[in-house]
Amino acid sequence: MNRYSHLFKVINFATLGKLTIFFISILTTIATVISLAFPLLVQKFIDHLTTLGSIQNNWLLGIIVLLIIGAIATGLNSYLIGKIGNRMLVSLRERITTKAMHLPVSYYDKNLSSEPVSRIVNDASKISELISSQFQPAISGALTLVVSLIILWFLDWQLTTVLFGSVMLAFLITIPIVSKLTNVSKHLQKSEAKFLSYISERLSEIKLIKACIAEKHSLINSSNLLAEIFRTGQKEVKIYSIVSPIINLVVTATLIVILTFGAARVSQGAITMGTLIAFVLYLFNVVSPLAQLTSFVGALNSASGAAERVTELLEEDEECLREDKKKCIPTTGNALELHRIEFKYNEGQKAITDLSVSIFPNETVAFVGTSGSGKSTLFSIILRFYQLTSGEIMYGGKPITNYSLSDWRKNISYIDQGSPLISGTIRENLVLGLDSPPTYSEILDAIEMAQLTKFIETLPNGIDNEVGEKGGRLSGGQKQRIAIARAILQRGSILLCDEATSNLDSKTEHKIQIAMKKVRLGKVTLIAAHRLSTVMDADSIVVLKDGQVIAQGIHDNLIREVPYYNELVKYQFQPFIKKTNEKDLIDSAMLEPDFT
Ligand SMILES: Nc1ncnc2c1ncn2[C@@H]1O[C@H](COP(=O)(O)OP(=O)(O)OP(=O)(O)O)[C@@H](O)[C@H]1O
Repeated sequence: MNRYSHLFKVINFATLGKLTIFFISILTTIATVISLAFPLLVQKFIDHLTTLGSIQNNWLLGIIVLLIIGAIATGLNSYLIGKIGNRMLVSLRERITTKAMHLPVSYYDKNLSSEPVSRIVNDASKISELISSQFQPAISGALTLVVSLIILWFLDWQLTTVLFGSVMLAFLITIPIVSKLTNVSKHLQKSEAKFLSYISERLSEIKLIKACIAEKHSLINSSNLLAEIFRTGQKEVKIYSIVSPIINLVVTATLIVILTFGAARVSQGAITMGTLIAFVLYLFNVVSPLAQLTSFVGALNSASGAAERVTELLEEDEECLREDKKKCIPTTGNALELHRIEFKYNEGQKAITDLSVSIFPNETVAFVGTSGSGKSTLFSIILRFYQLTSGEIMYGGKPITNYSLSDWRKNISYIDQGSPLISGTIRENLVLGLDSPPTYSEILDAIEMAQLTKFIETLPNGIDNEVGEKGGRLSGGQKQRIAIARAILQRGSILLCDEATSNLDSKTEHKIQIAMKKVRLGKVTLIAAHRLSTVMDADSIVVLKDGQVIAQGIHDNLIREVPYYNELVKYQFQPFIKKTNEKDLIDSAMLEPDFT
């Protein structure tokens, strides 16, 4: 694909406003025509002055009028071009942000989340910069150069031949050097993106870095990345510092040659003084676009590299979140049936193998198994973060792919294993993504069920207190309780609880479990947990091993009949096995701290 085709594609994506582009073309033409006509008027004015010794008012007026119109056209033009650059930036950033939001989870498994951020911040501004500060001067420069050369030819073809020779020489010297800029600027942008990814990831996990005393190591790595940027930047600086003096030298030499040769021709009477001055003024029209050539090529290369990365991202497959009218809307009170489902991440091993289970409304099924046995993966599949490798998941007798993705996810209340929060207030976290915001009393009910009331009362701003980045101002248990309250407010007919209470003390967990009985009414509930107290209440327990179901039943039967479950209970639910009967186990959950 052509080096610049990505750039055209990206510029096409942005909606720039046809009327504005039309005005810019008109104003550019006016400004260019004026700059071209100006030396001719000066020629007439000076020739009149030198031959007749008087000022010709018409020429002077013409010059003043042209200067004023030119200034207005240039000012208006730069305003409109600035506007178009801004619009381009916003429109591109909007498009990339939308794309980043709609990329599937599997994209983020393979790439750092800072990748799209780098496209949004750096690459979009490089492309818009080209439009706002380089494109118009380049187009009017090219136009001016060609027309000026033609006019110069008619003014004096001999002087023009000398000038043309100098221009060609400048091109021949600079083109190979400038083409080197392409590779250097590509390398520079890659290094900058790498640094941005590295530092934003490290800073987002600053607690980990400090706890592991990894500041020094992180700084060494970032210094290495910065040194790489410096080295590549220096290559770019070197190219510019070779090209600029060459161009300046050629321009000065050309000027001297033209003035010497021109003066000789004036003294021979071959041309007038006015023609020579007009020639020199047109000469500037020829050399100034040449002088801008290096910075234009640099910006063009930089923008086309940026456009290549932007198109790469924009062409990634996205989730079909957009509403599909033909698809049906899931209703409450249906069973969730998993038929012989299989799943593997990319080319890896199967994370789920031949799993079949049905969960009916009002039923709670718990999934237990050692770490890595596939519990969270199963929830991710139900949420349609990933596509099944084989098998089918049905809800209400229909494959879940028959429902639009957003409707399907609206139907699910999900408590993620890590209880992630976003920066903002507690209230913002509670109502995240809800179509119709809950009433204040509904929020208070959810907070109460999640055992958050007392904690929130201690906060100066109550539910409008900030939680910090990723909920950094809260404890693990507080974050988990906010996640529980959020799931309660989501009111989905399927409830997925992935280690929802793992960070809570046993007493709080017990209270929440009692409250959740009400929440689970009419819902299909799936629980994944490492704690016996969390799963014992379930109507059925599914024992997973390496992504496969090895047993299913109630706790008492599994304990008696399944040695693997017995072992799991013994080692995984260890603090509870000292007690012999179920009542003791529940009592212990209320009294003893949990150390699993
Ligand atoms: N995004 C991913 N990409 C590739 N492999 C993954 C991904 N997530 C999980 N896995 C792998 O899939 C398997 C099942 O992981 P999963 O997180 O479902 O286990 P789990 O039972 O929830 O574990 P835990 O109890 O520790 O949370 C593991 O072998 C894990 O390494």
